[in-house]
Amino acid sequence: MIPLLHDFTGETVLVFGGGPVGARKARRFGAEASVVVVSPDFADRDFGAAELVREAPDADGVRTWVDRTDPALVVAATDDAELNAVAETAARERGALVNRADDHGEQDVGNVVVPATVRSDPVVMAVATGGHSPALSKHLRESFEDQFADAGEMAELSGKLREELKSTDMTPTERRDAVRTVVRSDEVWKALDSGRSKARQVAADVIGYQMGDTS
Ligand SMILES: C[C@@]1(CC(=O)O)C2=NC(=C\c3[nH]c(c(CCC(=O)O)c3CC(=O)O)Cc3[nH]c(c(CC(=O)O)c3CCC(=O)O)/C=C3\N/C(=C\2)[C@@H](CCC(=O)O)[C@]3(C)CC(=O)O)/[C@H]1CCC(=O)O
Ligand SMILES: NC(=O)c1ccc[n+]([C@@H]2O[C@H](COP(=O)([O-])OP(=O)(O)OC[C@H]3O[C@@H](n4cnc5c(N)ncnc54)[C@H](O)[C@@H]3O)[C@@H](O)[C@H]2O)c1
Repeated sequence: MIPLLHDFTGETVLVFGGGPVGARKARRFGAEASVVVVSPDFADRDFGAAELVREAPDADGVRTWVDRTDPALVVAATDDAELNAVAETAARERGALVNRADDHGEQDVGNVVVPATVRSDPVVMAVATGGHSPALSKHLRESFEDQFADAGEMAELSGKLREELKSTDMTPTERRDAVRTVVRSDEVWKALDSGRSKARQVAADVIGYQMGDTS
């Protein structure tokens, strides 16, 4: 399986199953999409801003919900494997992506897997284990979290610097080396803790660049 990033803004994600797993997926996708969760009952968990529909659909009901909501993604997270299989087929017939929460490893062709995710916007890192050990995905995500705290700031700083350097007489190779030097510099990473303008100064210093006043 090959990881890709998908923008769910303006899309609907339809979740079947209101257990802890349905709740986790609802929170995850609710950060971007409108989420509808269909289930006869709901665990005492945070479902984010999802719309909760109290219903126990049969196979026809599942297809009706898929038609009605026209989702970009269907998450099959009930404890009923047969029903999850119906949701999978219905999603596929409508051209939607499908995530089977009760399946592992190499899911059926076209299915998507939800990775453990570390985020420091705009930077994102995703971990998966080919379904072998979701617990390991979670552990690795937790162990990267501290290290990732300033990654978003670093991305913004080095991105701006890259733009600025484009208007100098540096060659593309020199520019690439300069940006690489900045993102690898312990001094710049440390300076990120002291604020953006300090980090910008340190970044300019480590590559010997004369800053204009664009802050
Ligand atoms: C990463 C994460 C994302 C998320 O869901 O948000 C995620 N599972 C997480 C946690 C977790 N899941 C499970 C445990 C208990 C410990 C354990 O069994 O390991 C824990 C840990 C815990 O709860 O502490 C049990 C489990 N998971 C699946 C099955 C079905 C099966 O294996 O057949 C079963 C057995 C159910 C049973 O026994 O009945 C299936 C999938 N789970 C996946 C993702 C996909 C593969 C990702 C990969 O390749 O690693 C995949 C294939 C499908 C999917 O869901 O997309 C999230 C951590 C989020 C975070 O905190 O960062
Ligand atoms: N992907 C993962 O991370 C992960 C982790 C643990 C378990 N699982 C798997 O995912 C499934 C869900 O996990 P859980 O812990 O949330 O289970 P759960 O049993 O707590 O919740 C299942 C939910 O599905 C609902 N449901 C039952 N019939 C339904 C229907 N016809 N339509 C809609 N909803 C229906 C139930 O009422 C319940 O709310 C488990 O069966 C397990 O196989 C996946």
